[in-house]
Amino acid sequence: MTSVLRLDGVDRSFGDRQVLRDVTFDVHGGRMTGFVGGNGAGKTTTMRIILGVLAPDRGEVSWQGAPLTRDGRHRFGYLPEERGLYPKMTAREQVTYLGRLHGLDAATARRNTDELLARVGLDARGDDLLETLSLGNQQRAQVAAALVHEPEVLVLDEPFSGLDPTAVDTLVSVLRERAAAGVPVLFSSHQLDVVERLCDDLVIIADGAIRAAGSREELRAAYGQPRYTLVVDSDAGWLRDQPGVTLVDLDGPRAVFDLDADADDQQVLRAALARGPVRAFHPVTPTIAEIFREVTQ
Ligand SMILES: Nc1ncnc2c1ncn2[C@@H]1O[C@H](COP(=O)(O)OP(=O)(O)OP(=O)(O)O)[C@@H](O)[C@H]1O
Repeated sequence: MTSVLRLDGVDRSFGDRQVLRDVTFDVHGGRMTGFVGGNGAGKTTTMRIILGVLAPDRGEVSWQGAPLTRDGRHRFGYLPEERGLYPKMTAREQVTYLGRLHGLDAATARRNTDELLARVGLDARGDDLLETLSLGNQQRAQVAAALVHEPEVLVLDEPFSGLDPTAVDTLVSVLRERAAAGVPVLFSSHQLDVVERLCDDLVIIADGAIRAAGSREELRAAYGQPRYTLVVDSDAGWLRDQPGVTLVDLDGPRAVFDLDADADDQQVLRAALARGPVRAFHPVTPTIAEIFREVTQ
């Protein structure tokens, strides 16, 4: 059996406005998939369709090779964009209640709740009413609620928003553990530095269409323009006149430059060596932020 959550040709309109077009990508078991796109790109709509909160106009969502059913989705964990906890319940009551609603027996629901609240750093506040918690702590409770029933698949809409750096680190390690146990984890985020740290695979959406999808390594190889760093002993301004070279940054003997696809990096290196010692010459790996900019511009 393949642990793949698959979206295939999903379209969705609101009125006469099409907000998703032919959205197709896979989320693999055991991998963290970052879902990134600008405001209004279609991430939340896509996640709602995965969870069956919205229906697609066309296309299909499947899990392990079969179309998703209501029962199948019951075993998913979802952190919705609109955080909907009951303000008059305590965090512990709320998370336990949601565990029971997802079919856990009372003892397991309580045990999982206690473990998760401790894990997300909410143990001491677990018996406070949710409305008295800070927004960040409510967010921690919401994360615990999404995980309490040991979901087969995790779909998390902006799980890191509003969390302080310590809570981000905690959540990163909790999600990594779930992924390591074989769970596919799809999470959206505007924090590209977190995505850089966390994701194995990346899906980039713009204007309702998938612009790029694949492993980080694949996308880095496919989209990052070849960029190099050169450090020599004297001014490297001569690079300006080197065929195929576009200078990105020059600081005396240190230069960053792009190279045309048909240009030879070794020729640039030889040109540098002909002028004196070369202290560093290496390709620069593009960051996710750079890939994002390139595929969405
Ligand atoms: N219920 C709705 N009715 C009408 N338009 C909607 C509805 N839900 C979403 N949209 C529109 O669909 C588009 C995609 O919205 P969506 O919330 O999926 O984007 P997003 O990528 O999650 O954005 P953000 O990063 O700002 O949360 C937007 O233009 C939005 O205004």
